[in-house]
Amino acid sequence: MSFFSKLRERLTKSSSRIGQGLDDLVGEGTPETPPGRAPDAAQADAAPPAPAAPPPEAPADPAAPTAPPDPLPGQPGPVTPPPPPEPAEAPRPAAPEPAAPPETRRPGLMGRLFGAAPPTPAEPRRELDDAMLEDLEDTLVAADMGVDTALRVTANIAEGRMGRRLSATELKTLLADEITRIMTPVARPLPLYPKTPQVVLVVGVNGSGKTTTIGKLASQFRAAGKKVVIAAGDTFRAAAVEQLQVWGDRAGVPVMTAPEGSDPASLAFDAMTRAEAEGADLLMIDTAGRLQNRADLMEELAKIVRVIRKKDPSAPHNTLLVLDATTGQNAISQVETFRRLADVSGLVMTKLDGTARGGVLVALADRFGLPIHAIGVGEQIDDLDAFEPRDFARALVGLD
Ligand SMILES: Nc1nc2c(ncn2[C@@H]2O[C@H](COP(=O)(O)OP(=O)(O)OP(=O)(O)O)[C@@H](O)[C@H]2O)c(=O)[nH]1
Repeated sequence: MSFFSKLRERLTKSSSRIGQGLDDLVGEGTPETPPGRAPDAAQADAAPPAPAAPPPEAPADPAAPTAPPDPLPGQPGPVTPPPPPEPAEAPRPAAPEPAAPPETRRPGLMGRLFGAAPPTPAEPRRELDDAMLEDLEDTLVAADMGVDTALRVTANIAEGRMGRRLSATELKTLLADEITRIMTPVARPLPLYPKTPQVVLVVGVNGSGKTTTIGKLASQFRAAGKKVVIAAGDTFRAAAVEQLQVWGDRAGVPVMTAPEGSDPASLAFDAMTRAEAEGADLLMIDTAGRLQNRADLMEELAKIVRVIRKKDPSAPHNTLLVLDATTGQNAISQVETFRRLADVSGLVMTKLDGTARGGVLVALADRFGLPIHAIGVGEQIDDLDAFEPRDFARALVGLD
């Protein structure tokens, strides 16, 4: 399954929240579209401002130049405005028939001749004004994009477009473009260096998905022909070590462990020795994630770094922070905390499947600019994908 289809399928909650929010938001505007004037987003972008679009009150005035759409042959006319006194063509049926939606685009000549093209219901539109921008901002904040990012995104969408009438699809497209613009610079795979073993320190709070991510990454690197060693550095939790061993088995990668309660730095040193001796390409070190005692955790991480630097002064080559998307805005404070504890070089966002909080990734990118190396979209070994900004943005806003 392609990345996009998997992501779209799995990001359902996020996209349904934002997508539905945008549909509702535009639906609050006047549901009217002049016939033949349903430009796509690109056209809307290129169109001159307001004059082309009627003011919201226009449809209520039968004398207005933008008359409501002609009915389809055999269909009743719009309910609200009375028909013009002398209809130029297609006289309206005398007797009322079952009501049709007031906005339907008239099919083209060929469509009418061959009856091939069913009428496409035109989307409601809403004039981009301060009230709509405020609604948009609220929708983005509710989707965990954070106030600052929501404000910036909203301002960018507003620029040069005030007064235009936008459909939900156009708004989603504009939003997806903005999100893509923010995310593109941070979408970078985990860099691989010629120096081996490349040491990847994996940090994050308990339960964020560190173990799972290490297993998934190890499996991918192994499939790419890399030799990988894993060190189970959270020596305080026997269950964590066991779980990592399970993932090591799945990935076909050796996992070095140490007795419960022993010094993680000493395990890291031994793992480094083994990785060097075996000519491993990568050494992935799992770490504890207890934030309850930050001083201890900071000392533990600092000690791991000190000892592996005895072997290789340039290590660790990557410090990956694993974040759980379901924690929403909390992910922001986790980045701040872990950046103080360790020299975080990149992020992996897990559990993007089935959460309505995927927007936090946009806030993270906008705020910290840290590379996003991969995203977790499930619990299986192949549920870790490279981060594709455009696909992510479209899936997030609910575009097909
Ligand atoms: N749905 C989903 N679940 C995930 C994903 N990544 C991890 N999980 C689940 O999240 C839970 C915690 O994952 P772990 O990998 O054990 O997290 P950890 O950070 O190592 O946690 P500790 O071992 O407690 O330090 C497990 O049940 C995983 O199956 C993901 O991308 N999607």
